[in-house]
Amino acid sequence: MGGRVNEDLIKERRKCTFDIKELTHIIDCGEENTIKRKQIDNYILNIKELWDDVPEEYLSHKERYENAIKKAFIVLKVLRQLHTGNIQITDHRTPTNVYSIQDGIFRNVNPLLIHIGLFWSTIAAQASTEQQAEWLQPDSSMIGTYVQTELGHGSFIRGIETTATYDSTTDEFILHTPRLSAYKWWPGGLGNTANACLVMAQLYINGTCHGLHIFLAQIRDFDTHKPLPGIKVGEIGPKMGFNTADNGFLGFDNHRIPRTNMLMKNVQVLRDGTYVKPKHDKLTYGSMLLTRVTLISDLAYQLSKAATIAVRYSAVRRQSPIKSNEPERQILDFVSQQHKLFITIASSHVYRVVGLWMWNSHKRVTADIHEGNMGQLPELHALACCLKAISSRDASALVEQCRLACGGHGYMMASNLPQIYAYTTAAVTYEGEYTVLLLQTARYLVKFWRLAAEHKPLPQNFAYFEDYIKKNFEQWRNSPEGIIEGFKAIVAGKTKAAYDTLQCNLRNGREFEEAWNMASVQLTNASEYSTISRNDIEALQSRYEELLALIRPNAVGLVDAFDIRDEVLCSTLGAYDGRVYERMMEEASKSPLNEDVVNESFHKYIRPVTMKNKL
Ligand SMILES: CCCCC/C=C\C/C=C\C/C=C\C/C=C\CCCC(=O)SCCNC(=O)CCNC(=O)[C@H](O)C(C)(C)COP(=O)(O)OP(=O)(O)OC[C@H]1O[C@@H](n2cnc3c(N)ncnc32)[C@H](O)[C@@H]1OP(=O)(O)O
Ligand SMILES: Cc1cc2nc3c(=O)[nH]c(=O)nc-3n(C[C@H](O)[C@H](O)[C@H](O)COP(=O)(O)OP(=O)(O)OC[C@H]3O[C@@H](n4cnc5c(N)ncnc54)[C@H](O)[C@@H]3O)c2cc1C
Repeated sequence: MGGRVNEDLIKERRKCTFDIKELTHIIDCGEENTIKRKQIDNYILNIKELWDDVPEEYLSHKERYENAIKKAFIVLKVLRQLHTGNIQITDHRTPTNVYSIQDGIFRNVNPLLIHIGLFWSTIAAQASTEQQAEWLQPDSSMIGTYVQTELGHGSFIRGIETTATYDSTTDEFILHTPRLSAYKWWPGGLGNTANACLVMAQLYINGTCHGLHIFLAQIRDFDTHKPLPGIKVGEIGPKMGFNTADNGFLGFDNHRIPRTNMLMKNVQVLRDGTYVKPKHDKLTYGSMLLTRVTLISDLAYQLSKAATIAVRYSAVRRQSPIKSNEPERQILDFVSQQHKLFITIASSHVYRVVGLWMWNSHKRVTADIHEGNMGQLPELHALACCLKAISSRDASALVEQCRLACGGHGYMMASNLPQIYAYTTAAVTYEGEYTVLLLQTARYLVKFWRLAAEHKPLPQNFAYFEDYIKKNFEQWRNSPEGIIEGFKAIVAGKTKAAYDTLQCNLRNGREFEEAWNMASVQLTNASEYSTISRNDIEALQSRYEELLALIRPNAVGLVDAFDIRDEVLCSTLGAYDGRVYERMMEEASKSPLNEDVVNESFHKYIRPVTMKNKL
């Protein structure tokens, strides 16, 4: 759509006091990465077959899937070319770079996301060298998914009921679904797309259960795509979002796979049925750990999209004068609006930085694990659980806040905010549900509190627990260091309170697990435990308001620096040129309900009623 840029946005961009490009380079971790990112964006977004004539919202569930799968294979081809260097761009700023522009292409989710993001990465991380050589071929016929959750169990994976029983007479595993609750349910791409999967099942050898292991199973014929004998597979139906992802169900009826299809890098079953234990029994959970880490960066990106849309719109939208004799103001001038939006910009930066830090930590810990050193795994797990939980919860709350900050127009699908919300809020549940993951981190913290309470030596990272016990905390200072100290005091105080409740429940004769459950609200909620006083809070509040005023002239510059193209934002409210009302009218004209001047239902249903008395 041609036309001039909105006057208010032009003025906002003139007001900006910093170099927008410089911030973009910081976000990209360097100018070189910005250049590469833009090359990838240009390359992919210029592929004409990826763009729709009819907006996604007007398609049926089936049409959406078929349209998405067409695009998914175009994107897959490009990803393979990037990977092999046939397209000369090889490096990306963060793990989510190539994934992120897909949001614009699918306006939903790539049905091959789990194939690309989880299936291959799990094989790369958990299959033996020989298995990788066989399965990780560039021309492989496999389209895979990651099949873990069952109808009856998602969070408590030790409760998974699918079995893999070793048959030493044929050197095979028999995969079996013993009852309805054991049906696999949810995996993305399983419904219609995948012909293979990595399935999590309880391993049985000679009647002994060795717990959860991962197996590669072919489920459809590579040529005809028909389900193999003994496989019952299908799609689970429409959801709040993720409607292009053909999430599926799967049941096995004594389905046989070769013994060598168990992922055997960390754990082995030998030909004679000997079980060789892994060095750490949670290595099988490694793919969940990695995905939790990558999700933090993705959620930061979703926040930057929502902030871009809502800030640009708030600069263009004028409603109500502040003084009655003045013209109507940009809604961005209302301090309450600034509070809603600037916090979203800030949170995006916070989770971007933390996501990158976690990505690098994961790389480091994985290299250690490779050398046989498992020492850092528990801390990484505790951090990943907590950060995945709070980043997804914050992101979905803030995306919704941005949507509400756009008033009625934020409710339009064409604003793209409802889709970003539906996508973001799913992350609170998948890959480990919010409360369940917080309780994993609580378990880790309580373990170290116990050491502190018993005056045993603590690792350096937990020295602040000891400080708290000895009341070594300094008086609150209104500074970044003071805020960090304050947070440490909160964590220590909260952990102490939860630990004390736990001990009290135990003294009253409860079993540990029951006592833990009774303390679980305390274990997941944070409260104020620092030395901060009422006056400090007032000082913080006024500093916060000063900062809002300082940020105000730079708000549009800050979101421009995220450098998200219009094709990816897909928003009538958030486009770079700010021609909001023109775009809204143009989108409305695409509604099928505007195709006929008089809809046929008028003749069928309305006229017979309204004209009844006149006939
Ligand atoms: C796919 C994307 C790929 C990436 C692409 C990049 C970007 C794309 C962007 C976005 C992606 C967008 C969309 C993706 C869409 C959908 C994907 C969804 C895929 C799924 O949705 S896929 C299913 C995930 N489903 C879960 O997420 C289940 C959650 N449920 C659990 O995860 C376990 O059930 C748990 C942990 C709650 C309990 O497990 P448990 O009962 O066996 O253990 P228990 O509590 O008894 O703890 C005993 C000891 O193990 C330690 N421990 C536990 N876990 C560990 C680990 N991982 N590492 C190291 N230590 C660990 C403990 O800390 C403790 O240690 P200690 O004893 O010392 O205290
Ligand atoms: C969009 C989407 C995509 C998905 N993709 C995949 C996929 O590709 N592959 C796959 O295998 N799975 C997938 N899943 C499944 C997902 O991983 C699970 O839904 C998730 O792990 C939560 O498990 P659940 O559904 O069993 O929730 P439940 O565990 O039944 O949770 C219900 C409630 O019980 C509470 N609860 C449960 N246990 C405890 C406890 N111990 N203490 C306190 N409270 C508790 C929870 O906090 C929650 O409030 C997907 C899910 C979604 C929504």
